[in-house]
Amino acid sequence: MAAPSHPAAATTHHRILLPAHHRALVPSVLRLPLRADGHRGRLSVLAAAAAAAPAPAASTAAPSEPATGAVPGKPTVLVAEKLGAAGLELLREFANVDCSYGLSPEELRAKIPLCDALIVRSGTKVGRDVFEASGGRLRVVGRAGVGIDNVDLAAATEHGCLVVNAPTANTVAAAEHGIALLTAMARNIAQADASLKAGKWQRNKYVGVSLVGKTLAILGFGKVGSEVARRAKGLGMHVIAHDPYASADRAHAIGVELVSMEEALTTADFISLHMPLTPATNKMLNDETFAKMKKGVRIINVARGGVIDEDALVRALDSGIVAQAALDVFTKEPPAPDSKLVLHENVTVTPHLGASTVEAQEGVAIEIAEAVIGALKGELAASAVNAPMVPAEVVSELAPYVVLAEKLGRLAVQLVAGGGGIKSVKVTYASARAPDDLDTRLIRAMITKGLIEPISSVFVNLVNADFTAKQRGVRITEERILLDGSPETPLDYIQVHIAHVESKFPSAISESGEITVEGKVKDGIPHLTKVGLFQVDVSLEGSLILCRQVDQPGMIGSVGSVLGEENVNVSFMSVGRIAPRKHAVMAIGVDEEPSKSTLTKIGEIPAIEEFVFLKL
Ligand SMILES: NC(=O)C1=CN([C@@H]2O[C@H](COP(=O)(O)OP(=O)(O)OC[C@H]3O[C@@H](n4cnc5c(N)ncnc54)[C@H](O)[C@@H]3O)[C@@H](O)[C@H]2O)C=CC1
Ligand SMILES: O=C(O)C(=O)COP(=O)(O)O
Repeated sequence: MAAPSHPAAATTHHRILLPAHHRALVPSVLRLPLRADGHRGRLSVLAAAAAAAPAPAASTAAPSEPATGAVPGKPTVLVAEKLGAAGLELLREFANVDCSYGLSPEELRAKIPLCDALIVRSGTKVGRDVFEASGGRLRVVGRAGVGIDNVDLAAATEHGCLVVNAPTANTVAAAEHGIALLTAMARNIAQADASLKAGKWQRNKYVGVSLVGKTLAILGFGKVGSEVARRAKGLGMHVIAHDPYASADRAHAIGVELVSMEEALTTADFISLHMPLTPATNKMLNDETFAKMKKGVRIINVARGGVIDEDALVRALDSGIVAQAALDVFTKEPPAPDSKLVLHENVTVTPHLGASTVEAQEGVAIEIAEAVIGALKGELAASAVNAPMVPAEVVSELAPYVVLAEKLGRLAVQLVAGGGGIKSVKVTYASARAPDDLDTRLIRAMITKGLIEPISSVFVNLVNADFTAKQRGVRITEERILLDGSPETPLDYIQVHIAHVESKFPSAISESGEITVEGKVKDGIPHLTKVGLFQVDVSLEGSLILCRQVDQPGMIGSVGSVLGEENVNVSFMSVGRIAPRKHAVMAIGVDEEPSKSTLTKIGEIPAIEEFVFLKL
């Protein structure tokens, strides 16, 4: 059977793919590397992540073997709920795909340590236990749909696991289902159908209500809510909406007035729910809000069961405040067979079918497969739920700066002496661009990675950088210096300052008493341009030796010949001084790591007052 055509199949290409030369530069904070165990990736870093992860939750089942026929070297994707064929095909081209539907929580925990990615719909709870059980291997959770209330985002973030969803492909299906429930409820379709099939002919009992001219209040004016609004306007309804975050212009453009929650509740004949389930929306409709509604109001819910206090809804139905309700979603799915709400004669129900059209499921499957594959390849997913979404052009433009940022962080932390720990880091960005025109999230994440990875076993990526810094008590503040001139390049220089610490290389302490390093991108290559008060210029490749010496002739030669004797290749050398014949800092880039004895020999050169070897 030919796959049904769907707009998503033809047009969904939100992935961020960097140009080849920049992909080579893009560091692992942006990449979500595949694991070893036969998968390409950075074993050491991921092993470190595993070590850093909390102990796996006790699991009753033993880890199962990978799917039979698994190709070594490919990542493993566990598909835990039914996914459209086109999406599965895409996944199989790239990964070993294990379709195991209906796993118990124990079975899921047992399988997860063998999986790089997990794809679910609304029926699988991906809680903290799942991330803990994964032992650090799980890099991506794909939610084949919109609502991510079944995924513990905080736990995913803490474990550096990216969560992506498929936010667009089922919008129309959900909106159509909302309209189907609205019209079916108003005309008692389900009840009349059951009655006729039971041999009755009850024309008087099933007199309905008209929709034309009635007020429909949409709570949650996002993608689904606005599609419902368009369709309801076509039915001749007066549509209002409440959404604290929606733009009035967008509402106005489709002839919808944004109103307060109070107005929506008190004036609507029909109320349709389209907000996500969050702590703020949990039980948003409750005894108090039902009491404000017009008597005889009708409620439609294709959002999430939890946004309604279901016991309160039963009370409101019994008292006649709510004449009817049409529900696709329930607090507990499936609901108990004796649920008063489900069995209520004025309630029309469907078993969470909002997204269940052939077209939507094909679209969602393709959308999520592309997002998961992209994430496993190291691209930034546009549908990332727990990581900043950065436009492709920005990622591409900032690529050399994010490399610089990680190296500056790595360098700065290696200059810290003593065990007091780092508490306060300030990052200074000097740019001719207006602050709004410079997205520093990637750069900040990379500096965090550079600062934290050398001193811990935590694997830091874009997903968990801010969390990791906070968890370690490192406060990272940012400062912008607005430069004159044309903002052709995003940044002129970046400085990393670490306050309230001593340095192994006291010359790295600037006037403000902080360890300060500064870097620039020159011809696409990151350079160190300042250490403390000393201007240097050394490309940040390989490793680095910093020496402070009395500024006198022959110093470059002395150090160079010690390194030469040991066959350590010098890639770059630069001397920065404050005044002639006083003190100078020499920065020497080396391709190989010098032996201890070589470093000792450098330290023994009489004019050298202090020196440090730094791995980049
Ligand atoms: N029954 C089903 O099969 C389906 C259900 N859904 C549900 O519908 C929800 C909405 O989906 P989309 O429209 O795609 O998401 P969306 O993110 O485009 O829209 C959600 C809207 O809710 C608004 N909102 C957040 N808090 C609110 C509050 N306290 N009061 C009023 N509005 C609030 C947001 O500002 C946003 O505009 C999803 O979160 C999901 O739970 C979505 C697809 C299928
Ligand atoms: O996309 C959503 O939020 C949905 O509720 C659809 O859920 P499903 O994928 O059909 O389990």
